[in-house]
Amino acid sequence: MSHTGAPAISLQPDIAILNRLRAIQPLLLSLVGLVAAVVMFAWWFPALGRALPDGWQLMKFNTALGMALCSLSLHLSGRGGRRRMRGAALAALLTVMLALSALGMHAWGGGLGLETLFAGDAESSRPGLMSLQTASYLLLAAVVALLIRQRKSRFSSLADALTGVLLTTCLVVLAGYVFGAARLFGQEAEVRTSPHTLACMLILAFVAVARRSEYGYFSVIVALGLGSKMARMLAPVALLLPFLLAYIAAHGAARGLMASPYALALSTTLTSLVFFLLVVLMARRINELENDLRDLSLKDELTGLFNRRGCYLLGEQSLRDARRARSTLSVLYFDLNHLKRVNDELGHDAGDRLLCEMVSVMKLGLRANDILARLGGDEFVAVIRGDLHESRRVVRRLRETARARAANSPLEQGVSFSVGSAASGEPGADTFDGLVRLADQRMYAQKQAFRRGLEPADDAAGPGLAMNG
Ligand SMILES: Nc1nc2c(ncn2[C@@H]2O[C@H](COP(=O)(O)OP(=O)(O)OP(=O)(O)O)[C@@H](O)[C@H]2O)c(=O)[nH]1
Repeated sequence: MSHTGAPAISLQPDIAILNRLRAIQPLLLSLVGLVAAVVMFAWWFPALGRALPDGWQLMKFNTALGMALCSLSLHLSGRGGRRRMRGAALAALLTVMLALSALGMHAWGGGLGLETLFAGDAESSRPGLMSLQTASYLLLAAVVALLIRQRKSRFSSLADALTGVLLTTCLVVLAGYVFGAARLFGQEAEVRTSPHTLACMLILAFVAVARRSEYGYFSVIVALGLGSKMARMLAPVALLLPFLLAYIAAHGAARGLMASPYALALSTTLTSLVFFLLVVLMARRINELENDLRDLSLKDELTGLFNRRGCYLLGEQSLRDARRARSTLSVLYFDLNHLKRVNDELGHDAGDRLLCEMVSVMKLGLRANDILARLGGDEFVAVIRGDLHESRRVVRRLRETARARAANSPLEQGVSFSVGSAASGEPGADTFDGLVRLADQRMYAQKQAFRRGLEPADDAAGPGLAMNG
């Protein structure tokens, strides 16, 4: 949270993504409703069943009803209204009862009497009974649907945790399906999850995650921050790529293209490699971000020089180094002349150009390892190795450079500034801040003289220097 109490900008949701997710949900839920309705009608009307592709019967009537109710519940809870919310809760509760009934039947051979509402598949070992994994999934999905709009408190965390478990269940069932592990959850092969049931499961889990991203922990997926953008980009890769690689390996082995241990070794190596690349990618991006943040906090945007914070950070370190090396450090404090006039008469852009021209003059006249900073407005600082004689030489060089480059300045006579300098070891310059203050005072004295129309010689009036071009 920022000090204003509002969430930091990077944690705020990306409205465009939220809107896209909201727009797609009714479509997806209708698709689940349609599949469920077709299957339910096919159980009722055998003629319709015969017209459907083989395998539709793998979705039991109760499963189809549970999916339809779950999708209805998520649909109704999507938007306001107490009546809609009551309808959503009722649909979710009915799903809970259907699922509990089936689970009871699997666990101890007796349910709530709802476990086989339409047992048209008499030849199956358990006619009309949904599989254990489907019943577990529907129970979870229904509870998530009941809690889907929880914003605060423990219930919001519970809703997020259960959504995570729901997603995990989907992945387990998907893995069971892709790799033919029909006995996952201890099931017989004939009560395995059908592709259309799996599709409905994945869609409902996706909608649950999308909905939770508006309220709880999953909001990280839709936030504006760079981390969220990265998550949106990498999550599909992280979730699906291991499946794809393992699937290719398993099928390669099944078709005799490669012995099974080799296929396993290859897919594991590729998966490790891909995840390693993802980690490297993330590390690079985070480092770049850290660099940008450091630049933002230590540098001045207009000129690219260090700002006050950067100047003090490096200046204090340089002063410590200079003391250890028994050398002298000097600070030159510059104040541009006429910036206000240039702003007023020629515009703010011309004022900015004058500031940038000052930076060019400083860069040309100073060494690459000198510290250059803009403390704010039209005030600049240079931290150099050397005493006050060296400072004077630097100022003379800068003045010449400024005159030589007059054509680049919005002012006819070129960039013009007042400057004061102070060297370590002088009284009152024990600390870096002391050095800056002393140089500033001397600059100010010279500025006053300049305003009175005086033009002091480089070494007149002690260490303070002023020049106007
Ligand atoms: N264009 C521009 N102007 C700025 C920027 N930062 C501060 N200023 C303006 O710079 C002016 C600085 O004020 P002064 O120090 O009185 O300006 P000056 O004309 O140089 O006055 P003297 O120092 O007496 O010569 C103010 O008008 C500020 O609004 C900036 O980033 N760009």
